[in-house]
Amino acid sequence: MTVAAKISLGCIADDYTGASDLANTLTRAGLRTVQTIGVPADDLALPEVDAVVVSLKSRSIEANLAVSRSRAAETWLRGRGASHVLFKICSTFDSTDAGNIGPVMDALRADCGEAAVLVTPAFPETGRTVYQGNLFVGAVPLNESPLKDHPLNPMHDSNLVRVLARQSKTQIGLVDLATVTRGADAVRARLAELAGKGIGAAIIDAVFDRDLETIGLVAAQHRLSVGASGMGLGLARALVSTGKVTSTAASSEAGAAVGGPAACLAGSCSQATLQQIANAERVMPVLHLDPDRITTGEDEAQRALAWAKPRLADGPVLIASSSTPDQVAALQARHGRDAAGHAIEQAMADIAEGLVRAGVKRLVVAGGETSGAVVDRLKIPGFLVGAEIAAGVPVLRAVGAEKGDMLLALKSGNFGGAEFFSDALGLMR
Ligand SMILES: Nc1ncnc2c1ncn2[C@@H]1O[C@H](COP(=O)(O)OP(=O)(O)O)[C@@H](O)[C@H]1O
Ligand SMILES: O=C(O)[C@@H](O)C(=O)COP(=O)(O)O
Repeated sequence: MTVAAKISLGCIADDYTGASDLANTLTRAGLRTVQTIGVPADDLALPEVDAVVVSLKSRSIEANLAVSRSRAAETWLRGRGASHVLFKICSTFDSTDAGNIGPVMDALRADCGEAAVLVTPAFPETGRTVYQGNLFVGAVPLNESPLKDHPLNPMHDSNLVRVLARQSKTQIGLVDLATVTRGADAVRARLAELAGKGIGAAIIDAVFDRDLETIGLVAAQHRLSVGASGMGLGLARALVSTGKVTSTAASSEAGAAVGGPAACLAGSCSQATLQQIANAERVMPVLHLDPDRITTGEDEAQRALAWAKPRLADGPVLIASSSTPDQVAALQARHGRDAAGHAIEQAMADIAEGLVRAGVKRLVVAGGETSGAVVDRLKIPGFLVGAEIAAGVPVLRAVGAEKGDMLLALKSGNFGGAEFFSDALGLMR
């Protein structure tokens, strides 16, 4: 990859929607940013940038694989001059007691020799705030939010000091909001105190963007941080305010129209996506896949493509596997959680491949794992960031893709307004 100058910020994202969310935040804060899929090949030509977000699909894989892939990404980023690396996790801390946030953090920390790592999933713009180490999603604690029903990593504990301690080899401390409110020096002092006690990482409270700005000023002087887009916001603002980044991100190339047929795929079963699908039924044809047939090996993808192709000339279509929490639990009881998730993701990838072969140039995908499967199948090596559709979801322009110019939107299941699918297509011309 051609990154002429040294990059100011290196990021490793544990899924593709999370990566585009972060790339969006960094771009809006003024950093010229590119999102790559995996560690880029040497011959991938990309523009000069301030930040690179390497997207991995490592959130729900075995912890040791997540560690080795994250380490490879870190080596690449440090090799391009990144003195700070942000490990981007989900703003709802999606993980299980087996990992992968703790194991990856431990490995990256050991590699760069960081004494104590700051960790926060706070992202106030999307309602994720952290107080006394407890994560809130909107008005409710994480364990009472829809994340308690996530198909792959249901979240049952809102206390992140406890959650991370179950995953990590180091002790986990807390930097509370009172300390953050006193400013960067107070945070530095607290972090030094924790490090002095041998505590290797701390959940840090944040409720407003100004808290993240304070956190960013401290984190930017360290080698490693762990967080969601809010941590990215803090770091980006620190890099700009201290003059380490002087560019202004604005990629007109990322916004240019591509035309051609459009389609949407939904594999997220989140409450927000279920509502968005219901609303889309009013404005575009919607096909609901049969998850049982997919999991038992029937060719639902061919049925979906036969349904979609004749409709594409008339406007966008939406194909969804999404079900309610009760239906998801019943399917998983019949077939197993991982087998069901994997089969459905692969069916979505088959459908995406068929749609692109049929000429689709604009594709909206809802769901992090689903987006990972689709983007991998389409063999897209990277993205430039275009207009913001909703908080955390930009229009993406594929770079270096075999199929040429394409626009995509990769939506985290929980993000976006009620009319997300039409909002997205409205900006993807
Ligand atoms: N009807 C269904 N029943 C069970 N699992 C499903 C169903 N539809 C999709 N899935 C799986 O649920 C997971 C959703 O995760 P993901 O795509 O990351 O969405 P989100 O962004 O909401 O986390 C995927 O593994 C997907 O294949
Ligand atoms: O931080 C976030 O919430 C998102 O960027 C994210 O990672 C979402 O993951 P999925 O819900 O699995 O798409």
